[in-house]
Amino acid sequence: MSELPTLKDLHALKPLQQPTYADADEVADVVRQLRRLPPLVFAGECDELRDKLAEVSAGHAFLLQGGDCAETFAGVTASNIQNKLRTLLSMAIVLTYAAQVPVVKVGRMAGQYTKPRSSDTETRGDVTLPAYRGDAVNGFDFTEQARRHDPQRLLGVYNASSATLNLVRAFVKGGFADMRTMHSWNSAFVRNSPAGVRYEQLTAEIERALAFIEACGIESEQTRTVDFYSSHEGLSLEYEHAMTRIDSRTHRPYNTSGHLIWIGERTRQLDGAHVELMRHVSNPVGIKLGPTTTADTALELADRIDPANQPGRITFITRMGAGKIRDLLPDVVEKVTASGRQVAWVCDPMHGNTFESANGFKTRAFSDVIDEVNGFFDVHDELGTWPGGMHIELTGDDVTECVGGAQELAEADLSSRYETLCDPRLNRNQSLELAFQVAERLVQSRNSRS
Ligand SMILES: O=C[C@H](O)[C@H](O)COP(=O)(O)O
Ligand SMILES: C=C(OP(=O)(O)O)C(=O)O
Ligand SMILES: [Mn+2]
Repeated sequence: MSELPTLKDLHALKPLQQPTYADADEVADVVRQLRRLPPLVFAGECDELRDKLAEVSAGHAFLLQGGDCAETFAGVTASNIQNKLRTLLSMAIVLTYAAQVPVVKVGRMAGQYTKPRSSDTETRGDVTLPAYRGDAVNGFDFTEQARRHDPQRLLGVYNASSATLNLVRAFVKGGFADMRTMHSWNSAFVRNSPAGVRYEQLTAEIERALAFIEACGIESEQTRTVDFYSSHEGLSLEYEHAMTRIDSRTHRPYNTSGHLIWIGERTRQLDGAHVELMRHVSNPVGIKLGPTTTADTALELADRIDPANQPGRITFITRMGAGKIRDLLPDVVEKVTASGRQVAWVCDPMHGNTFESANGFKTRAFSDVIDEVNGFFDVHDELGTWPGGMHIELTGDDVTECVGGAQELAEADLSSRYETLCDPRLNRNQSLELAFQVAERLVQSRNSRS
């Protein structure tokens, strides 16, 4: 692996989806400040996650990765973080119990503040302003002042990520994730829904089994804490580069802003700056693969980012769209598998299924999400490869952003609690419902392999 490129080297590659900062000296000063700040995660933790993802790629574990499309600074509150974590942990329980495979839990949390956009600008009426690019770059308010690209916000990302991760670490190791309390992870608004009722039954069953195990005097430390990892799209070159440090154990660069960093669909050019940076860091790397991806592109990306074919290094997150996945995914999976590569295959059933509702909301249909998930399982079952995980935009709250699901959210309902600043997320109910559906497919896949 050649030396870590400098920020200047990366900018020479003409990176896409970057902010346009007015004052280069101010940016350099922020980057200097970031470089001095302590790491948010440790290299050893990234290695641990890579080992777990190696298990995913070998077909022995399943990845659950989820959280907001765009975290916000205002969203760094105890209840918001707790609700998201509870949703993810509940989903993981459903998946683990049904499929009887370990579930690797990764949040789109503690760093997901930078957004690629289809357009650089947004127009409302006769006013056109820079598009919102995530709290890392500018503010959501539709004013010139808020939409200015402000490098100081990168320090805000560090602080918000640090506060989030601190609470997450306390929650998952300090008793909150104790399986004996999983009953209470179901919140009032979920409890009476069909998925909520199923969850109650399932947790009652597990709790009885745990009580039995305890009564037998069997130690169950593993049931009291959870391993939870952070992830985000590594889009801001300034931030990601400044947070990349040389690990004193291995003398290799690690991006210490999150455990897993992924490269987005819009910035995965083979000779682009994002691939160039990520190929030099030792974290596990996710790569989004949209509907234009050919098998050759996937293979070239894998060769560039993971020349050593290290298990757990690469997670391919496919987001083809419900109507396309059955046609497009087989060739990619088949050729990558035939090349001898072992990668984790993960389904993002969100980003290929976005549309605008008749009443003007960016939304997704729960039925499309389920359809893409089913297509993903169909393809892998057919090829005999392992459907390794799910990548979901979700929230722990009772929002109305995606239509459908057991509550039959209609387009007319979207306006009541549409809170996302970017893409529509599954709400708590829809997330749990999805987990039950995925669990059923996972059982089938596991059975068909054994
Ligand atoms: O989260 C993903 C992208 O940022 C988002 O889908 C792009 O959305 P846009 O088309 O509204 O810019
Ligand atoms: C921007 C995103 O996805 P993609 O790169 O797949 O479009 C995202 O995950 O929010
Ligand atoms: Mn998104």
